[in-house]
Amino acid sequence: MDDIRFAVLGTGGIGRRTLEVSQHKDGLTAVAACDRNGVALDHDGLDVDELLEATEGNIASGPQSGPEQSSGDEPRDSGPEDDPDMAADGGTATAETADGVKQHGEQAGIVASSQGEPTETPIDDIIAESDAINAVLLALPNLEHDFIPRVAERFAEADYEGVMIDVLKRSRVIGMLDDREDLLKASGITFVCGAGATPGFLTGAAALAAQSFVEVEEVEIWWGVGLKSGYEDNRGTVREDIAHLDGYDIETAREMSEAEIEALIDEHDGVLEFHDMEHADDVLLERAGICDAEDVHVGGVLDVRSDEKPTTTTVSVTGTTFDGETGTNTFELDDATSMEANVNGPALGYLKAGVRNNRAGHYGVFGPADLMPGF
Ligand SMILES: NC(=O)c1ccc[n+]([C@@H]2O[C@H](COP(=O)([O-])OP(=O)(O)OC[C@H]3O[C@@H](n4cnc5c(N)ncnc54)[C@H](O)[C@@H]3O)[C@@H](O)[C@H]2O)c1
Repeated sequence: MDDIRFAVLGTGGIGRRTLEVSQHKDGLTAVAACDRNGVALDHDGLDVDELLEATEGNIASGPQSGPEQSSGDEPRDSGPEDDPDMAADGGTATAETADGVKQHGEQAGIVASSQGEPTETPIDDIIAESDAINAVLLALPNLEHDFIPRVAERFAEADYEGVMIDVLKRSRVIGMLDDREDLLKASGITFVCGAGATPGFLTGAAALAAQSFVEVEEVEIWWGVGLKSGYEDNRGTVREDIAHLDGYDIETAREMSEAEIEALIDEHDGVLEFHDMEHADDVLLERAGICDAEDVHVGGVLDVRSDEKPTTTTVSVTGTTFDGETGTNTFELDDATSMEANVNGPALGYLKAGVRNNRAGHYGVFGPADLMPGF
């Protein structure tokens, strides 16, 4: 575990912080990073500070998945979400948002770094170098459910041997990865899915809290995020969260303009509350044998106008012990810990757990609860 050479796909709000946090962890060397416009590669290690400075307030975010999606040169499943024209819904958007944050156009994102090279095929460019990469962290948008599974498929088809890890949120994506498990195993990929905060860190906490019980009745995950100073950098995540509100879904959220998102946020005075979210904590706990997916409930409160968390993030696991007692074990995050800390610290921790498994020859699809004590 002394040296893990890793790549980050997607250097938006999350991917940039992944690179930053990795500098505080032992044995991690970032050797490749890309966004929809470009790629930075250096097998001796990227200059992360330079890359972060160049992309500060200048991420190539947005709802669409970029030119590779519309090129038609990748394996595709059928279905309306996979329509390349639907995917390429705005690659030539405006240069600046109302707040002056550059999102698209020339020099947006990684190409603003002296290490970044423009490319039409950023992911393929990293796949071409993947023999020398031990782990790939996917911080890509998830507004098309099968985007991340299809990226995994492309690595497998190129015979990549190593770890892939995502921070996706939606329950239904896990099944799409499971459908590809044979292909991933044949290639030698250890895929760790849903390994951000929720799902991810909090799913793992629930798996640990469940160990007191022989029967788990309910898992309640309630998160609080205060995003004032991180709002500009996390518009991609906010857009995806909006898809969980009543009256919205992933298609409507993807089609919303920045102005429409601002208007919605204004209507709610900057505070959005979510209930019964489709977060993969449910299927990830079920596939680890801890409880039924229907007994897992995820909700939370997002405040984009304050850095204070609007509510404390908690995981409560209620169950019955072997000797007949009913109890609730609760795991609580300190309000001082930010969303970025709680996504990226655990994601890189799970990446290391993935590498341990990969080096031991354990291939296939693993959830965060599979990497905790068994139930
Ligand atoms: N599990 C969790 O706790 C958690 C928390 C926050 C965010 N997330 C997830 O993290 C993901 C990233 O969120 P974000 O806020 O960083 O989004 P973002 O929009 O800021 O960043 C996405 C990045 O992906 C790049 N990208 C898009 N299409 C691409 C393509 N075809 N090829 C290469 N790069 C491409 C963009 O250029 C951008 O750099 C989302 O899916 C979000 O749901 C998970």
